[in-house]
Amino acid sequence: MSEQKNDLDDLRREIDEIDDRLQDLLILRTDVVQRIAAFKRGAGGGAMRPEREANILRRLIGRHRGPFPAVVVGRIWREIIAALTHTQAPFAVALHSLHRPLDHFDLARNHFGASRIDIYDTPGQALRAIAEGAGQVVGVLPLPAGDDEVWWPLLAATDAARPRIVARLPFARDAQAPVEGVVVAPFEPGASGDDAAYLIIVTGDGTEISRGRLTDRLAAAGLIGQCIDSRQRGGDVLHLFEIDGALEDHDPRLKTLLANHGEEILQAIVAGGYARPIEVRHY
Ligand SMILES: O=C(O)C(=O)C[C@]1(C(=O)O)C=C[C@@H](O)C=C1
Repeated sequence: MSEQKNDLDDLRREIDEIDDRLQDLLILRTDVVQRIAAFKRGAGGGAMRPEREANILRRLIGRHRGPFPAVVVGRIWREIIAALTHTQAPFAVALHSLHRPLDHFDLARNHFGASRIDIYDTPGQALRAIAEGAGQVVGVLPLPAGDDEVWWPLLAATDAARPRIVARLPFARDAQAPVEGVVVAPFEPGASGDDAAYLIIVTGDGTEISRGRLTDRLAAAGLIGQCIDSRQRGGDVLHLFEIDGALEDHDPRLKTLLANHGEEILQAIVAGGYARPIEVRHY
């Protein structure tokens, strides 16, 4: 009995040592992030880099082994990354979801850890908070063109600081994830190497053009994707396309598209994009 007790005490001492090491490593990681922050301040741009965050999780979940659940590895690193983003530049999360507010709240909490989450009654209010938040507000909204309200036409602005989609949630997704959503932020997302982009194509009232023809026009310009929703806005029609790969505002393919089809296509507005999520098994 007392031998067993000794074994148990030894094992718990071992756990304490491991916990100390984990915590020391967290402190060390925090120091390195402060050095990264100094670099980034010199180069301009904000603290949050969704494409880098995606690749950290892809790499760690890819190398994971043993009975500790990979989905929890994802949650732990999300907490670490969110906390270390706050150490560089504090931010709040503007959340809006009409139909599944609790599920979307979970998405926001799981992705942004202990961040403050403010709930907005309408998507317009959430987007305004992001646009007017001086880089200190990001949003979580339902997937554009999902079952929730139609809010994506609000992304059809053109100023450089406009809110855009920068990530898709949950990033490390298990089969039990009840909803998906997106992160909206006032900066252009970078490319992670495995991405999709949202592109809003504006056509004029008088121009009758089918989604199929539009999809072909885009493909001819090198933009491969599909139209996932279309909405009337005043005299115009807005079409939301999901495109393979990352897309920047100044992508030459957009110039080609407008040069070849300027009569039919009035505007091509990049509404952001996301690193493609990865699948993980639940417990
Ligand atoms: O690599 C960076 O740019 C960091 O700021 C570090 C870090 C991280 O914790 O690893 C934190 C925030 C960024 O969104 C991405 C990654």
